[in-house]
Order: sequence, then C-alpha cells, then structure tokens
Amino acid sequence: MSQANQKIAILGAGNIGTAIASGLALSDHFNAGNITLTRRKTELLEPFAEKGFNTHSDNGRAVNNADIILIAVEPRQIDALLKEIKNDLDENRHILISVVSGVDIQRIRNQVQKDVPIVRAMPNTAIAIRESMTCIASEEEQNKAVSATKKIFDTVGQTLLIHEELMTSATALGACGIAFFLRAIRAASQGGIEIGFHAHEALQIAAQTAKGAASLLSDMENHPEFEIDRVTTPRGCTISGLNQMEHQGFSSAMIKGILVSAEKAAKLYSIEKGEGSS
Ligand SMILES: NC(=O)C1=CN([C@@H]2O[C@H](COP(=O)(O)OP(=O)(O)OC[C@H]3O[C@@H](n4cnc5c(N)ncnc54)[C@H](O)[C@@H]3O)[C@@H](O)[C@H]2O)C=CC1
Ligand SMILES: O=C(O)[C@@H]1CCC=N1
Repeated sequence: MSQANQKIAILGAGNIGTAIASGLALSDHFNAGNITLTRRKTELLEPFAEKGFNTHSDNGRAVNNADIILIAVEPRQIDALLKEIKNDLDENRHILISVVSGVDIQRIRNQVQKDVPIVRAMPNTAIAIRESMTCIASEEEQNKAVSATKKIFDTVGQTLLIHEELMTSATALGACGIAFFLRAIRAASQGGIEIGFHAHEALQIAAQTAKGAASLLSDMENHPEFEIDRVTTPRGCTISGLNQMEHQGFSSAMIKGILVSAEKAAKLYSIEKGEGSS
C-alpha cells in the first residue's frame, strides 16, 4: 500500500501525538484526511480538525478505520487504552507503534494478547518540522513492520534501528535531548543579554549559532572536537570561555543529566503504577 493511502490513527494526541501528526501532514507523503487523532478533550484538537485531520475520542472507531495504530499516551494511561482497543486490533491489518517511554513490547503484547506486529518508536518534538531523530525497535521476526515504521518516520527526520534494550537510552538522548539543547540555547542567550544584546537578538544569535554547530557535524561528519579546535584561536577568547565552562562542570552536567534521565525513563511505568523499580 502506498503511504498516501495509509490510514493512521494517533491515539492520545497530546504533545508528541500532535507533533507527529503535523510533521506527517507537512511531509507530503500523508494526507491529513487519512490521519485520525484521538484524545478525551477533543475541543483541544479543534485546530487540527480545521486543518483536515479527523478528530474525536472514540479509540475503537479510530482503530477500525486505520492501518497504522500509533499509541502516544502517557505510561500510566497505556493499560486502559490497550484494554479499550484490543478487541478491535486485527493481526492481518494493523501495525501497532508505541512511542510510550518505559513500556516494553512484551508488556504491550501481554495486554493485547494478539500477534499484531508491535514496534516501538522514540521520536522527538522536532518531528513537527520534520527534523526528528527517531529510534525504532521491535522483535526479531517483525522485519516487515519495522520497515513500514521506518518508512513512515523517514519522512519526518532521521531514523536509527536499535535493540529494544536501548530504548530508554534513546528516550534520554534523543527525545529528552530536545529540552536539554533548548536549555543550553536559552542559557547562551541569557549570557548574550548580560553582555549587551536585547533578548530577541541574543536568542536569534544563540539559536542560529546552535543550528550552525549541529549542521557542521551532520553535513561535514566531523568530530565536535575537530570543529572546536578550528574556533579556539591560541590565547584567544573561545578557549578561555570553554575552559571556564568546563571548570563549572558543563560537560559533566550534561552527561549526568542524561544518565539520570535514562534511569528515570526505565522506571516510568513502574513508578506510575506503584510497582517495584525492577
Ligand atoms: N513529549 C515528548 O517530547 C515525547 C513523549 N514521548 C512519550 O509519548 C507519550 C505522550 O507524551 P506527551 O505527548 O508528552 O504527553 P501528553 O500528556 O501531552 O499526551 C498524552 C495524551 O493522551 C491523551 N489520552 C490519555 N488517555 C487517553 C485515551 N484513553 N484515549 C485517548 N487519548 C488519551 C491525553 O488526554 C493527552 O492528550 C508518553 O508516553 C511519553 O513518554 C515520547 C517521545 C517524545
Ligand atoms: O519527559 C518525558 O517523560 C517524555 C519522554 C521523552 C520526552 N518526554
């Protein structure tokens, strides 16, 4: 089936669900009219209804009208949702994609009790502008479903196939990572204000500089330290600033934050459900 004809149901259209919908519709590979968004407070989906998406709160109907079922509820909400839709899932038609952090495929399968292909994907909110980094994992025998999932997420950014055991790491580095880099840009702009720029100028300079740094890595495929060496003029101001940042724990703070985030991602379901942290 061509992607243009693929019908997608996004169950739990909150922050990431609506970001995915926006990106897919922007990609020209999917039509808003073939994408259904569900959430309980459907009035909050009004802007998406105006853009031609189908919006309602009937998950069973959404599943029955779709080929791809994308689950985007919070970890504590997934059990109730799976219970609600499991009788509507068709092993011969549907692919179930979960972007829910901290809930593994085995747990989802135990809930649905069907052989429907289950794939996990970990995108980030830049998917709304087709700049996501999306990690994808499934069981060994699900190659066709993984290919179909990769094909979908390839239209809205870069993808990487990983083992499921790395999903919590992908959550911290890729999905939470958007917030980490945004905070870094915000901090840079605050420094910029202190040395003389108006807030909007400082943010523009910081954001475009961050974009340039990221593009140097993705376009040139160079190591960050190689590019840093090209900025640090001997006895210059860059190395003074960099060294001061390291004295204050810049790299260490980022590394420790990512570790803590990954530890939390692994426990999201059990914390919410009040289970032991194993
Ligand atoms: N926000 C992000 O950047 C990312 C989030 N995720 C994962 O995606 C999931 C959703 O995260 P957010 O979008 O941030 O949360 P959110 O709270 O904004 O969205 C969840 C939505 O699901 C709806 N919902 C809950 N139960 C439902 C049901 N039975 N039927 C229909 N809708 C229902 C809620 O009303 C809400 O709108 C989480 O599991 C999170 O771990 C994954 C990658 C990135
Ligand atoms: O903060 C969270 O738990 C979710 C998972 C990745 C991004 N947001």
